[in-house]
Amino acid sequence: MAQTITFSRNVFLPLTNVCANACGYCSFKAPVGDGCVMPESEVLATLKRGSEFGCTEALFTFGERPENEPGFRQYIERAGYPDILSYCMAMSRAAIDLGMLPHTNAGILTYEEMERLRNVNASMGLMLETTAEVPAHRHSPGKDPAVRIQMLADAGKLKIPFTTGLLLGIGETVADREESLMVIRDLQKQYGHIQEVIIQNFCPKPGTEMADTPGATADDIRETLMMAAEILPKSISIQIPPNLADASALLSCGVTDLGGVSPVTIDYINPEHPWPALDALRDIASGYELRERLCVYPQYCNAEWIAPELLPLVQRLANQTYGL
Ligand SMILES: O=c1nc2n(C[C@H](O)[C@H](O)[C@H](O)CO)c3cc(O)ccc3cc-2c(=O)[nH]1
Ligand SMILES: C[C@H]1O[C@@H](n2cnc3c(N)ncnc32)[C@H](O)[C@@H]1O
Ligand code: MET
Ligand code: SF4
Repeated sequence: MAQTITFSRNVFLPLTNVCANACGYCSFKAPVGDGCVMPESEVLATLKRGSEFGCTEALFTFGERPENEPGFRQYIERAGYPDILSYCMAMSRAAIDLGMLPHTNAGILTYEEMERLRNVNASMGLMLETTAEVPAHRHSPGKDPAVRIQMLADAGKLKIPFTTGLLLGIGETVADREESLMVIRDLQKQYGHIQEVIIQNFCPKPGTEMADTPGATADDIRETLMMAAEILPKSISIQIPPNLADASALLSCGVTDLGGVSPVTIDYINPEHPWPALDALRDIASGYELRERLCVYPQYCNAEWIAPELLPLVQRLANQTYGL
C-alpha cells in the first residue's frame, strides 16, 4: 500500500507585520504605520473566500508582541480592538462561524494568553527555530531558546495540539539541529501535544541582514529529515513546505506532511515562493497517497484537547475528513 502524505487546505491571515523582534532573515516585519494592521473587512472577505474554496484552516500568523512597538496601540485601537490577541480571537470566532478551524502562530504568548486563545483555536504553532544562540537572533528577545522552550511546555500543560519546527541555515550547526530535535522529543514525552514538526529551510531575502547568506541546501534538509525521523517518536508528523524545498525529492526521507497549502492566499513570509496548485501537489506526491487533513490531527479531535466552543465543528470536520 502506498504511504500517505497529508496537507491542510488553509487561508493565511497576517493580522499585523509589526513585530518586537528583528530576525536577521525576516522580510515579513514592517514598521508601525498606515496599513500595519490587516483591516477587519479584508480578514472577513479572505475568510469567506477560504470557506468557498473548501479551506478547513484559518492560519493566523503575525509579528510577535506588536504592542511593544511605539505607536502600534493607536492602530489596533483604531481597528476596534484593545490588542492584537483580542483581534485574533474575534477573527478566530469569525472563522469558526464560517466552518474553518483557527490555528495561530503569534510568536511568544504567555500561559494566560494561550489559555484565552485556546477557547477559539483548534491548534497553535511556534517554531523553536533552533536551540543555538545565533547572530540572526541578536535583536530578537523572543527567539531566546529558553523562552521558546518555556512556551512549548506551557502549551503542553494547557493541552493545545501543537506545531513546532526548525529553521535550517540560520547559523546553527548539525549538532545544534540534533539538540533541537531532542528538546522537541523530550517535550513530546512529557506532554504529548506535538502533532507535527516543520523542517523549514531558510530562504534569503533581499534587503535583510542575511541577504547574502546562502539558504539551506538540499543536503542539509535531507540530513535533518533523516535525523528527525530517527529522533522523533512516530506520533509526530514531519512536515516540509512544498513551496520552499524540492519536496518530491525529499519525501523518501521520512516526510509525512506538506503543511498548509492555500488556494486563496500567498505565503506572506516567503511571498516569492507561490503555493503549488492542488494538481502540482499531486505530482509532488506521486507514488504516495495524498490526503487532506485538518490542522488538528485525528488523535486530538476530542474534548481532552479541544475547547467546548470548537468541539462541535471539530467533530463534524473530523467525521468528514478522517471518518471519525
Ligand atoms: O505553526 C506553524 N504553522 C505554520 N504554517 C502552518 C502549517 O503549514 C499548517 O497550518 C499547520 O500544519 C497546521 O496544522 C505555515 C503555513 C503556511 O502556509 C506558511 C507558513 C507557515 C509557517 C508556520 C509556522 O511557522 N508555524
Ligand atoms: C513563521 C516562521 O517563518 C519562518 N521564516 C521567517 N523568515 C524566513 C525565511 N527568510 N525563510 C524561511 N523561513 C522563514 C520562521 O521559522 C518563523 O518562525
Ligand atoms: N513572528 C512569529 C515568529 O517568528 C510568527 C511569524 S514569523 C513571520 O515566531
Ligand atoms: S521571523 Fe517572526 S519574530 Fe522574527 S522578525 Fe519576522 S515576524 Fe518577527
